[in-house]
Amino acid sequence: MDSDSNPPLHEAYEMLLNKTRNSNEQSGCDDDKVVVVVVEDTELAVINVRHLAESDEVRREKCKSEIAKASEEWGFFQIVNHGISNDVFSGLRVEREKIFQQTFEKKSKENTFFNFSADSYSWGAPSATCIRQLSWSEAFHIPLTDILGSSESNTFSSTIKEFATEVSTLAKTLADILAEKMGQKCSLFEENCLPSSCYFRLNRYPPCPLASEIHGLQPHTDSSFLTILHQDEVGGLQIMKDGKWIAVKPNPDALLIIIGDLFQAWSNGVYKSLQHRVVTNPRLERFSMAYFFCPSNDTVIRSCTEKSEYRNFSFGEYMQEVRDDVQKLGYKIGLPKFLIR
Ligand SMILES: C=C1C[C@]23C[C@@]1(O)CC[C@H]2[C@@]12CC[C@H](O)[C@@](C)(C(=O)O1)[C@H]2[C@@H]3C(=O)O
Ligand SMILES: O=C(O)CCC(=O)C(=O)O
Ligand SMILES: [Fe+2]
Repeated sequence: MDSDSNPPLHEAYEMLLNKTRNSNEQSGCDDDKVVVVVVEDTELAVINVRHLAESDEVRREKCKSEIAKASEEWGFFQIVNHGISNDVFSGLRVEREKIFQQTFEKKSKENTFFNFSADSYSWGAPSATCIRQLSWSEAFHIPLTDILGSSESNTFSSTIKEFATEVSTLAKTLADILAEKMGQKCSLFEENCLPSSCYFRLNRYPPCPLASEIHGLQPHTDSSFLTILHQDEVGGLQIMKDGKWIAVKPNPDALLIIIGDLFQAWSNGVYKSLQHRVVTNPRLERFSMAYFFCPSNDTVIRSCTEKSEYRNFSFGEYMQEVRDDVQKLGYKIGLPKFLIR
């Protein structure tokens, strides 16, 4: 990657590293060497979702049960034979390369790309107060309404439109299965999670000289109902399970499904929204793409069973809370703030 296109991570982070060293660990963070922890390599469940289209009801139901079980126990699983064509992913890779290769100045300028919202591009962690909160990455976090609602025609928007159409069907199928397995037949997703209320995120993790000390993306849960993630072959994604970080081995044929906060709240804690993070690589650049299956901002999330662990909240209210916390504290709190005590 051209040096003009890299965000100034070195400069920004150098200051924070020095500050942390000089302040003799009085940074307010109790665990600065976070990346050095026990990590196990585990094969996540791989579910062949082609079985969902089978005429044999027993096989269909078995596949649905696997999806629900993985969402309860892990909140993370992989799917294969998901039906999204390789051509769509090849197209996305080409567009991703083009967009990240633009100069940093252009990427960070408002409205440079199509009609993206001004804050679609982000890099690093502007509110971080200690090493633990740093994110050695840049991202385009694109509200799909910006693309689907625009009449502009170019290869970027047509490729994303094609992907959004295919992936939204997949996301809704998975969400409906999870609802059905909770004994709910509802129109929640059909009515509220429209292709235009979802988000698409392109992540780029440049090589990091201090890879053992700095996250590529700080630990977080996703704010969606569920996320469909495609990671390249480099690796670096880890999930927190039973107090341990577990590395997720890249599988080029699979998509990762991550249960998000909204499903945890809606299912009253049955489906788990797990913390995950990305660790950096000292030599290799890494990319990932995420589709966040989200409702419109005014959708109220209420748990589908009694007695609710969480108070009702609208998605807009939830995201505002996330943004405020990231800005004030340098990290996201998320669902614990909505627990009924
Ligand atoms: C720096 C951050 C941005 C983020 C919250 C976080 O503290 C860490 C992860 C980011 C993420 C990823 C998934 C969702 O897109 C998101 C909205 C979320 O809940 O966590 C974003 C947050 C964001 O962009 O504000
Ligand atoms: O890059 C990855 O593998 C994970 C990205 C992620 O967690 C996110 O975008 O929310
Ligand atoms: Fe995430």
